[in-house]
Amino acid sequence: MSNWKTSAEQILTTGPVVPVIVVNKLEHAVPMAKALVAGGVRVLEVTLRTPCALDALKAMVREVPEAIVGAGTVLNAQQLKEVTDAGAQFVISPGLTEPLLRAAVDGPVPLIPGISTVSELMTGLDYGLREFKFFPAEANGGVKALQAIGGPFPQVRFCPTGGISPANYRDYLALKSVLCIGGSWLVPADALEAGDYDRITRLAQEAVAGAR
Ligand SMILES: O=C(O)C(=O)C[C@H](O)[C@H](O)COP(=O)(O)O
Repeated sequence: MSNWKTSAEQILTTGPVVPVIVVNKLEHAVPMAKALVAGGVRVLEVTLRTPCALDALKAMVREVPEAIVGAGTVLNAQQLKEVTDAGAQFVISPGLTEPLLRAAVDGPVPLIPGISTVSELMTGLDYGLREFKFFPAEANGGVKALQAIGGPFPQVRFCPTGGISPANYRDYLALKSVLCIGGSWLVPADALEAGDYDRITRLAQEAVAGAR
């Protein structure tokens, strides 16, 4: 972590809503990122779920400097290297493995790994991490589970993700242990397909306003 250009805490406190983005077409990447920034959302997670994800990440880093662009769905050390070479400013994984943690603590940018159990959290703590994604948040017991898991670890902070929506995100943000939340609802696939970037800006504005 001594080489990290910024801290995980710094990334997560810039939230408070982090869109989990699936880019199917490269040409959507830059206007989508600009639309989110226009709506007040700067921390963007591009998932490695589509063939153009790395190129989308690169384009967003290059052309939307106001955004803080990270990579999601990073599963191993190889992908960690690919995304950091591509300019990712932070990395998020759905879960954690020791090889990924080892690579990340020596890497250039913060890793925010997913946990869904106390034992995974303790493994992350062994590597010196203090910030985690709680995934899948709703399916794993939601706000109550997160409160219970976080109880013995007052120093730990979370970004719950998975099943979070405009209807429940404030309940998570109300927890002291929660710095931000992640959700895919901010970038609907049909809005991208239709080129309706104004809708993406509106969704971002609404989410930011509701989080205050
Ligand atoms: O791709 C990843 O790395 C993930 O960890 C999965 C995402 O965090 C969830 O898919 C969030 O999705 P929603 O529940 O639709 O908001």
